[in-house]
Amino acid sequence: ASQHRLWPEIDRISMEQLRYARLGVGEGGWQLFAEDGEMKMYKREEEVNGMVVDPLKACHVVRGVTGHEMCHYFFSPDVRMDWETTVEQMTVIETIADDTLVFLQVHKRIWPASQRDSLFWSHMRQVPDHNDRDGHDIWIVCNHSTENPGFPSNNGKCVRVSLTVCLVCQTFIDPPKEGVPITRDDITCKITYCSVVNPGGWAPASVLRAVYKREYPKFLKRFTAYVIDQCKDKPIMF
Ligand SMILES: CCCc1ccc(-c2ccc(S(=O)(=O)CCO)cc2)cc1[C@H]1C[C@H]1c1ccccn1
Repeated sequence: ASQHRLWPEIDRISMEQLRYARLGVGEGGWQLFAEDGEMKMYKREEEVNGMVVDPLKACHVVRGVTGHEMCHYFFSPDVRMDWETTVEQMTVIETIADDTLVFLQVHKRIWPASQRDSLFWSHMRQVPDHNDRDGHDIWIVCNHSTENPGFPSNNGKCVRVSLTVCLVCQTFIDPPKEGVPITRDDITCKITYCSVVNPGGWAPASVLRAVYKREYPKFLKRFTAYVIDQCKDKPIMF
């Protein structure tokens, strides 16, 4: 991937998003808007040219899966439609590398706004995390809007959204007794999911905020439950 024209942007934005995800929610005007067990969802209310672009940051702790597994299923096009219920169509329009793809997605219409589509590169990588006392690696998937002349945004049918999303996962292992193999009961994954979606055109603020409030908690619960279910009878992917 390193010789692709997008690589400098992919590398820069992925690392920027990693730093952004690891900033706490203590400062910067984050307001908690949803809680469900270990899952806490925060948002900031922001508008750009009168359009709601509320940044979202979700923190969650999932037992029994690794960060590599969470990122693998989040990145994989093959299983996307198994957990992503707000997408009508999903196509991989470019394979930059085995860990870097370009997706085109048509999202389900949010009445009364017009239907949206998104075109974004998606990059997965493992980041050695030396400064963490537990010394566990971090896995990240970063999705960021991009353009492709073959898929112009003014295609007449959908309004093209612009988005930046990252899923940052850190694995913690409670080491079992010496010589005892690690099982899924010894594994915990700390997740930070960040997203900023610019609707790309007019959409009523009240409608969008209601959709975000409903859809994001649903999405993260569904996705994490999906990964737990997919992994439970499989060998651990560290
Ligand atoms: C007018 C904007 C519409 C709209 C377009 C797009 C997205 C969206 C795109 C990508 C991703 S992801 O995390 O990269 C997973 C891959 O699909 C999540 C969300 C969200 C919304 C808004 C509707 C909100 C929403 C929130 C959560 C889930 C789905 N939709």
